[in-house]
Amino acid sequence: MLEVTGLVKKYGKQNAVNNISFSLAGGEVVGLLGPNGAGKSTTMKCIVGLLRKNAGEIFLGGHDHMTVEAKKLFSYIPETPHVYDLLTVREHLQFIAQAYGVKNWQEKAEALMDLYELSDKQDKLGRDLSKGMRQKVSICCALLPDPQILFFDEPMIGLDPKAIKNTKKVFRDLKEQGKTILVSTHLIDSVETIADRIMIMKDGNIIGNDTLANLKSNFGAEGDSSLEDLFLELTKDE
Ligand SMILES: Nc1ncnc2c1ncn2[C@@H]1O[C@H](COP(=O)(O)OP(=O)(O)OP(=O)(O)O)[C@@H](O)[C@H]1O
Repeated sequence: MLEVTGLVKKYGKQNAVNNISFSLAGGEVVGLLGPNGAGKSTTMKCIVGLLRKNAGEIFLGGHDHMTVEAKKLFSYIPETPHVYDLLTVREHLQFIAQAYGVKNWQEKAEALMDLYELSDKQDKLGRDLSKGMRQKVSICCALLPDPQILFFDEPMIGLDPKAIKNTKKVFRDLKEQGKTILVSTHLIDSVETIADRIMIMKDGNIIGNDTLANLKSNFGAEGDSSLEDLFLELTKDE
């Protein structure tokens, strides 16, 4: 469903992403972990076409990632939510519904606003929303078109505990529906139980990419060690 080959992204002379290759099969849920500055957001932004890559190929569902066919397949939740100042919460959902041709969008939008406790804020303008509310709007907008692939960049940031719990449930539901998900997070426990595979980046490179069980055995971790222990061991500076 996603094929990334030889992806390089430089900012000036600095390599933020250093010739990485990986793929996600349909229905796979992959947790993307890494310390600050590892290159996670840059990788996602290159995949969704927000940043121009310096080298490499990216295919989504067999289509080059910059084609309309590829763009129809995915939603992206950026690490910093962008909302339109002069659209209300409801109008954001209406805009997405019209752009993606979502049928019965009102019903779906009501359910999403209900889940994220936005129903009583549906007439508030984007500019008047708190950071957490913007993040909730961003997640609702991403879920509304029911995409095959979802890219979540730090989705839990700014969310209150109830919304974090709901989002974990959303992940489980999406996985059950066979969606393909790449989620970057520092909240390791939020992906530990649902991720089929964990990908760990450091300094623009992928330093681990396997099931949790295989990562543990490859790196000689103790049987009862957590993903967090493994992550800290793998990413520690020499
Ligand atoms: N717009 C930019 N201009 C220059 N350098 C950048 C820019 N954005 C990111 N970088 C650099 O690229 C590298 C990778 O950053 P990136 O944001 O992809 O990391 P990340 O793994 O998502 O980090 P975090 O966990 O802090 O969000 C870092 O060294 C960062 O300083």
